[in-house]
Amino acid sequence: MADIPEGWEKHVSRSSGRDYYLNIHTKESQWEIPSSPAKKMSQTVQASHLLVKHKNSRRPSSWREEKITRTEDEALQLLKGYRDQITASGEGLQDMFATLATDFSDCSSAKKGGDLGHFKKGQMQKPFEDATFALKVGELSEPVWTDSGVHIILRTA
Ligand SMILES: O=C(O)CN(Cc1ccccc1)C(=O)c1nc(-c2ccccc2)[nH]c1C(=O)O
Repeated sequence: MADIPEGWEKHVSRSSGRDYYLNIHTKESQWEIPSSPAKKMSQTVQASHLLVKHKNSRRPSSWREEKITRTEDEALQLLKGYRDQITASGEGLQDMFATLATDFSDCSSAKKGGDLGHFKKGQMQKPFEDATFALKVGELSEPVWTDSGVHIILRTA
């Protein structure tokens, strides 16, 4: 079999029978025969987040509350409470995250259970980007501070 560059595995699609190539580091797959060694870091990630804003947030307003007056510490305590509920839900972590984000996130993504879709480096506020890219898929962040407020992040892809 013609050798393929380091870090790739050749697989056969169960649905189409076509060969595809899996990056063993990032678990990303592609149809094209790879021409260079597999990257160890994902180029794009998908994540959901739960944002709790506070009175010093860059925009202290949200769909939930016209004027947000809670302090930074009150926001952090609220967020830690949500994080504890999520981590206590074991198997149902993803569902519990989406439920709490839908009800309590001060971000407009609350309407999508906190899902932000896929994004690359350079698209999100740096602390948010750094925290997300440091997570493994399925992992939940500790509280992360940005100009928007304080977040917990669940990496989903
Ligand atoms: O920070 C600001 O000046 C205003 N923003 C930015 C924003 C506002 C609306 C939609 C998306 C982003 C927010 O406060 C904000 N940031 C986010 C955010 C921050 C980091 C990652 C994802 C979303 N969501 C929101 C929101 O209202 O819905």
